Amino acid sequence: MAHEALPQPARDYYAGGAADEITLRENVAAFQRTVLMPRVLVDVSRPEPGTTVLGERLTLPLLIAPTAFHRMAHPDGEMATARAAAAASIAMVASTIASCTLEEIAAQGPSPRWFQLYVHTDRSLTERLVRRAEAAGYTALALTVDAPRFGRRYADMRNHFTLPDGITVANLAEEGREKMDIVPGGSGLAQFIAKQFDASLNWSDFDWLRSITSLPILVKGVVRADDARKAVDHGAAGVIVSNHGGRQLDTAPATLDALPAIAEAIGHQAEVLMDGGVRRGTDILKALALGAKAVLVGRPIIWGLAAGGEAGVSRVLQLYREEFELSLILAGCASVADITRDLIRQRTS
Ligand SMILES: Cc1cc2nc3c(=O)[nH]c(=O)nc-3n(C[C@H](O)[C@H](O)[C@H](O)COP(=O)(O)O)c2cc1C
Ligand SMILES: CCCCC(=O)C(=O)O
Repeated sequence: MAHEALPQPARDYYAGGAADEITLRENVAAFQRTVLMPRVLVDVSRPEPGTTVLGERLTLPLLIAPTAFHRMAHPDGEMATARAAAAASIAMVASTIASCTLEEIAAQGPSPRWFQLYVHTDRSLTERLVRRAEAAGYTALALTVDAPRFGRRYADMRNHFTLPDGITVANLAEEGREKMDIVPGGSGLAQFIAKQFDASLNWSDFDWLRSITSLPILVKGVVRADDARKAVDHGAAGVIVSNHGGRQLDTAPATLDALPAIAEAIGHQAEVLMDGGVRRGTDILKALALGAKAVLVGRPIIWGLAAGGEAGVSRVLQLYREEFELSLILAGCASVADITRDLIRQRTS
């Protein structure tokens, strides 16, 4: 339904990945080739799907991933997404480059809310965003580190992707940086990012970010155990194992494949979350069995929004909830604490 509702440039932007889209496909394929080994004769009459991340209670080990420009999918944009999240008590991560402001998103109702941060070359601008997130009640930052430049997305280049009239990078309006150009022969978003984001970002900048806020910081976009280790050594509260939904470096590993080594390296002392290709309740179960505390979901939320606005997002969240609860029951798990590594069959290849 979403694919029918969306104009082609928006559809291609949301759906697409980088280059040959190998990582995009692998994220999903890794779940499909992972086999579950259910336990039997366990009392699963009262399944408990909730969990705790960063000390906050989540009703489901699933968060809405930060994705840009929800107003291209529906006029209410991120405000509709936030209302559905609040109604379902699901946590939402708001993007720096959302098409509604972080204050508008926060005003839609109470649910755990984190802010995803892109660091701009103008550090004072970055600091102002952090202050606004703190003031609006966001309880954690997700620092995205896999996008020093925009991935090479051929569909966006062919479509000369830019924001439709009336849609802006709303959080940057105060700074006069909310507009995107039309770039002949290329993606306006790629140019926007090359101009505004700081590709020099490194671990000392991470230390700077830590020094200006007391919010816990998760490093989003890690696929290597040594980077996860460094993140924790620099004081990160955890990492989000992610390849940006296959949109940045093509042929980076599927996140489900990258997850176990990272969980092993830091899972005992920091939060490990993952995203990329989570499409079924069984996928949540598999990610948790391989060491994630919770997963994030990107594109399916946008499809719900495009197909039915707030009600569409609610429906997507309801499907994940129903499927995950049933997965728990059928795998012989009474709660998330019972989701252990042995639920996954060891791969022979
Ligand atoms: C249309 C779109 C926009 C995105 N925008 C952002 C963003 O603004 N910030 C960010 O950290 N990640 C962004 N991401 C990456 C998502 O947070 C997440 O890592 C990815 O979508 C997860 O994969 P999935 O779509 O397969 O669930 C975006 C992804 C998509 C599909
Ligand atoms: C560098 C990426 C900016 C927007 C985004 O996150 C996406 O389109 O994937």
